[in-house]
Amino acid sequence: MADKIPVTVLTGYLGAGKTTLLNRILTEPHGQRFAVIVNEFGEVGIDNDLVVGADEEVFEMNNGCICCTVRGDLIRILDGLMKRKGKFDAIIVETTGLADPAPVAQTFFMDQDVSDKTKLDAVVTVADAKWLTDRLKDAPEAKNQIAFADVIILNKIDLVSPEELAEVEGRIRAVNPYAMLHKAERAAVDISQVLGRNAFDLERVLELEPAFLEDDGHHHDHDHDHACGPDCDHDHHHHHGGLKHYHDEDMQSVALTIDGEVDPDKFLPWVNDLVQREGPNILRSKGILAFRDEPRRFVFQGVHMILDGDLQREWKPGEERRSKIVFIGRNLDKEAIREGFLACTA
Ligand SMILES: Nc1nc2c(ncn2[C@@H]2O[C@H](COP(=O)(O)OP(=O)(O)OP(=O)(O)O)[C@@H](O)[C@H]2O)c(=O)[nH]1
Repeated sequence: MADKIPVTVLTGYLGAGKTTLLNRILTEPHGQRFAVIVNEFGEVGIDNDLVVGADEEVFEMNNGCICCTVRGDLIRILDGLMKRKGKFDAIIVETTGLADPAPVAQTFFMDQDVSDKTKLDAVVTVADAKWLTDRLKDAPEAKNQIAFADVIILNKIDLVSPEELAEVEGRIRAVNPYAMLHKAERAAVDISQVLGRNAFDLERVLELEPAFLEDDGHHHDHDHDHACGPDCDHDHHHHHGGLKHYHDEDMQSVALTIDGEVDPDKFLPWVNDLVQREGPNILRSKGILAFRDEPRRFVFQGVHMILDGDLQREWKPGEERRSKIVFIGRNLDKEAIREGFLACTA
């Protein structure tokens, strides 16, 4: 029992601040070695490139949403990690913003090999103080992420008034009165509040989801294409241990790559204009770009119409200068976005 490796599952809706928190954990002088598993939405890996830290090993899972591929990729990666036990002290799993944390957490109880060697330490949910109130109304994933949390980081408090903060806190407490709650800006929390909590509470989860430990619930209530996108090869009839598995049907991702440079004078006006016009529909945008004649990588990301971008580290020798962008949202005009982006080619 004692030497089971603790696993922290990091969730939170799109753009809430999961990567910000992860980077904080990885850069703080904690003397621990982590293995990090990052699951992304969309076939172009970007989050992995945004995670700092030289020593950590980062494993990407791009072929679908973690809550769907949970019996496959996640177990395989964990099994692989277990074979190299001793090389790290803890595992952190960062899920996509659209993942349902329940089937992810379930893996640590249902799969024998995994549960023999690991223990779920806590489900940590990062919540966006500005947008969570809205998302609790329209995104069932956001609600599940709050409901399943052992620790909640209420992030981006700089963007709201004290009244709004009190409102969103009340909404969180209505869904989950038990979790530890920390308010933060840029996910600045003491990492001892996040890791090594020994907080995952099976009793409480069984109250929430009596079928949590049953493996044949067949309650999976949809079989349509969902947010994992056309490339997700999971079985939509697959059941997740009797848990209702929520996904937003009209959520899509558009991921595009140009095998080369883009012209900043074309790209910047185009992307700014796009998020201004489509901001309400675009939940998340990210990109890493090779600007013409620029030795550094331009990295941008945004939530709705707010974009954040700057020149970061230099392209490494031998690293391919490619430009990739990802948009996640509703009713996105993929073709128009594709044409617009390709027109920015340098
Ligand atoms: N104003 C403000 N911005 C923040 C704060 N924390 C993070 N951000 C910004 O919010 C954006 C999203 O942060 P990320 O950490 O990438 O969010 P995420 O949850 O990993 O996003 P996904 O992986 O796409 O779901 C970035 O542009 C951050 O710089 C905060 O406390 N205040």
